[in-house]
Amino acid sequence: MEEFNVGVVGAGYVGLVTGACLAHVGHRVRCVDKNEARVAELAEGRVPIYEPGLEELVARGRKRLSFSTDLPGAVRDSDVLFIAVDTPPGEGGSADLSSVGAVARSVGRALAEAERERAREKPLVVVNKSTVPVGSGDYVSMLVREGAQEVDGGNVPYRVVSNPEFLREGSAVYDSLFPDRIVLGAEKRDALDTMRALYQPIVEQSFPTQLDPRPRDAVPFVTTDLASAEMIKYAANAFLATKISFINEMAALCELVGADVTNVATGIGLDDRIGARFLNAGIGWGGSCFPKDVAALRAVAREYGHEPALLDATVSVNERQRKAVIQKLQRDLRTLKGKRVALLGLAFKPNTDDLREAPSLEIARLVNSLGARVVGYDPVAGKGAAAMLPDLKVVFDPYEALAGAHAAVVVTEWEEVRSLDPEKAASLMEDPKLLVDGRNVLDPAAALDAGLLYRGFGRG
Ligand SMILES: NC(=O)c1ccc[n+]([C@@H]2O[C@H](COP(=O)([O-])OP(=O)(O)OC[C@H]3O[C@@H](n4cnc5c(N)ncnc54)[C@H](O)[C@@H]3O)[C@@H](O)[C@H]2O)c1
Ligand SMILES: O=c1ccn([C@@H]2O[C@H](COP(=O)(O)OP(=O)(O)O[C@H]3O[C@H](CO)[C@@H](O)[C@H](O)[C@H]3O)[C@@H](O)[C@H]2O)c(=O)[nH]1
Repeated sequence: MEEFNVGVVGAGYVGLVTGACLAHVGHRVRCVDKNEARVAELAEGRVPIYEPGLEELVARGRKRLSFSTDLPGAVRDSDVLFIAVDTPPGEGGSADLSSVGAVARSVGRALAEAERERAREKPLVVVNKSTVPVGSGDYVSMLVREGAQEVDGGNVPYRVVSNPEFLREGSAVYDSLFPDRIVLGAEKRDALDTMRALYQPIVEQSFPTQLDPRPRDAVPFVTTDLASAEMIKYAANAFLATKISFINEMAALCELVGADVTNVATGIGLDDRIGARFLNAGIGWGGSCFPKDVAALRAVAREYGHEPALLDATVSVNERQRKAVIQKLQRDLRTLKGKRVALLGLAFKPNTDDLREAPSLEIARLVNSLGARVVGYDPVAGKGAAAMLPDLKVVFDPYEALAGAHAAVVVTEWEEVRSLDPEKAASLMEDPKLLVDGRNVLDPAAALDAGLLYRGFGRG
């Protein structure tokens, strides 16, 4: 295997996982972040985010993995430099590229300075891993060139590659080591060859692991132009969000006609053309990616005078799901004033501490504004949620949240929530002991037998 010197700019969910995985498969990696406290923590071996398996990978990779705030140093020493900084929603939903832009310009400057000391043998491969709209590869390229011109006006050797990331939070390490595919977009072939060589150990799965690999011969590459690679990322997220909104639309119809959406999902999911995954109906999608990426894609469409009708509907169905929680509470509690409502799970999905666009936050605000007291349980995201919502009482035991509650909402399907004992829940709750299962993960019959007033989403 060919060993590369890799720089990763941005040590967040994506950058840190990418860096740790590339070190694990045999490359020398330096993760750079502007957040000094984060870098200091990482240098001491502490991982600032909750992601299963990451701490162990970082600890095991210590010989080949380092952390720093020194971007010029990483530019000078790297063959391949990933940009994995945040691209939050900007004005009108469009992606805010200020972090990406700042890094690209600094890379240009640092590259020109490094060239003065010693000319590189091969161009620096600048890889955009952040989720960015079509055209960003060209934008990064322009900023690198402009940054270099600020130093000496000369040409610097670099290539820009788009390599979108498809990892899911909560299984980020697994997804990075065993990806469904690796997408690479570039204008020059030599950069693609470097990227193929870099990813070879992952493609061939020639690294030590105790994880069960996905059953397949080799990980497929999709090599294409910059614009298509960038579009693939948005299209993938928009499709998945639409798939969830579709099943939520079916759930609403199931409630009206008296069918069970979980059976409908099983029935349609067995068709290979549809596929069983991402058909869980409930309170809808949140997180750091779907909301912002669908918004960014809608903004791109409007920039070109195109009305993205399907994406608009995907979002409005999702907004309706949050409101449906409130309607379900109001139907059985009548007024929410003076009531106590427990939220079971606060993170936007299980196995993460991430609260970005978490449905729990919106539901808590709405329930609170209607006069109820809200108590939230989450095994890892509790502290973060308490810091964001001063009116939310946070506890670290699901039954403590249920004690004295008139209603409970399953918001995040953590294992601790899935395995809830309905008898114990009923014994702790106040009438009408309403259980709104926002993820359709509990057994309705067992809940009803225990004396809970069970309400799922689209379950007849
Ligand atoms: N989180 C995910 O599941 C996921 C999955 C796929 C793609 N993405 C995309 O990847 C990108 C990163 O997402 P994330 O969730 O890892 O973000 P994050 O906020 O967790 O991390 C970003 C990091 O970049 C650092 N940073 C920002 N500007 C910098 C600069 N100028 N120099 C050095 N460091 C800088 C920040 O300090 C932070 O630590 C986004 O574009 C996101 O859309 C995220
Ligand atoms: O059937 C389903 C599946 C998911 N969700 C919700 O959808 C959201 C997103 O879930 P998931 O996709 O598992 O998590 P993310 O970590 O946000 O990952 C998505 O966003 C990432 C960032 O772009 C991509 O890299 C991943 O491929 C893509 O799955 C969460 O709120 C889930 O609760 C549902 O409501 N029903």
